[in-house]
Amino acid sequence: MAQDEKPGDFSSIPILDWSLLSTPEGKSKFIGELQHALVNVGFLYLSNPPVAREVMDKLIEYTPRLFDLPQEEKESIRMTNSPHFFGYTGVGAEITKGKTDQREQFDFGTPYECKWKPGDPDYIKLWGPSQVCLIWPKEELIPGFKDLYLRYLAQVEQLSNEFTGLLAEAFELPEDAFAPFFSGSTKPKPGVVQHRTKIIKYPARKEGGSDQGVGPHFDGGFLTFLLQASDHPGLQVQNLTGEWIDAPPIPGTFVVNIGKALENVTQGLARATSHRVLSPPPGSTPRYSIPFFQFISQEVLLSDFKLEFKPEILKLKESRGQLGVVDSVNYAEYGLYPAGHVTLIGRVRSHPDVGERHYPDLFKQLFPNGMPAQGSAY
Ligand SMILES: O=C(O)CCC(=O)C(=O)O
Ligand SMILES: [Fe+2]
Repeated sequence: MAQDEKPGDFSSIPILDWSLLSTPEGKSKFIGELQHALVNVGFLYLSNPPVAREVMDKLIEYTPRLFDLPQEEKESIRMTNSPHFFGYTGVGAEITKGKTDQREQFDFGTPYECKWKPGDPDYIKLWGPSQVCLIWPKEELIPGFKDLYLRYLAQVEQLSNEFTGLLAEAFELPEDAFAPFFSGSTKPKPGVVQHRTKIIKYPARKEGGSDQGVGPHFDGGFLTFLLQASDHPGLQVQNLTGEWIDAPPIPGTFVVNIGKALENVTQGLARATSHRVLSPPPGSTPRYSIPFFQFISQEVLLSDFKLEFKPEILKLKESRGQLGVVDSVNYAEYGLYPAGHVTLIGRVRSHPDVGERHYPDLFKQLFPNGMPAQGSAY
């Protein structure tokens, strides 16, 4: 790093080795590196993660097969059927920052029973089962996929819970500091919070066509655990000066990044970092990826909680440098509404067709002039 460069002007993404956690010396090294990654970069690679390599590799093998299902089968589980925004979305149906994303995807969630009843706020309806037949492709068309994916999700969920404890250590907070965001439990139990996940295909760019795989954005939730499921580069991360830094796939690793909810509750200490995906070049095979988005309790109003950081920890924010202009839309609503409502706003903006069908009142508020030709989305 040149002398006048700030830590936030990173030019590569740090790699943290989960296996360091098995010894006390290793763990303190990991926690130090984690603190740097959280404050200055907002992204890290996690090597040797506690998710079975065999399960990760099998899921990667399944991925192209999922997109090769007959179009009719994919349409039968399309997202517009689902109040939970689960299911299939074809290329061109999603919008980020007013421009169409060139990606095809299936959205799923960790197992959860919908708790919504008449009179409850709409956002309670956002969480619900993704294991009903309307969402999963037929078993006989892709045998073993659902079972394998659920095993994978259970392991990543466990990892995300353990990671939450490490965050508290990295910020020198009490072990249970993040408990209020997960219904009072330091290590949230499966089924308490619903996490979201997608399987994404980025087709090659057409000659002269758009290369926006997904436009610049912040993730909205707490932490994201991304499995890059092909060997294409394309994911890029924006540093403090606004420069785009490549985050190419590294086999056997997760890319972990910070969402706006975590940034908000840490008073900006943990950086949510703007990122995007460029489509593969014309003629190339598609790029695939599988993000897991960790969420927090729907009822939590983030402005009600103030974590008490030591002054020397808060100072880390000053030394990283000033946040420059980024290309992503912000999540300013976290100060105003419960977290679940903020997520719902983001979902309706990204998928206005699903919003119009299942959340007509909110749709009208967000799009008073009706369905956007090209909406303003997250
Ligand atoms: O596909 C990727 O590598 C990243 C996807 C992403 O950033 C997202 O869906 O939020
Ligand atoms: Fe993202």
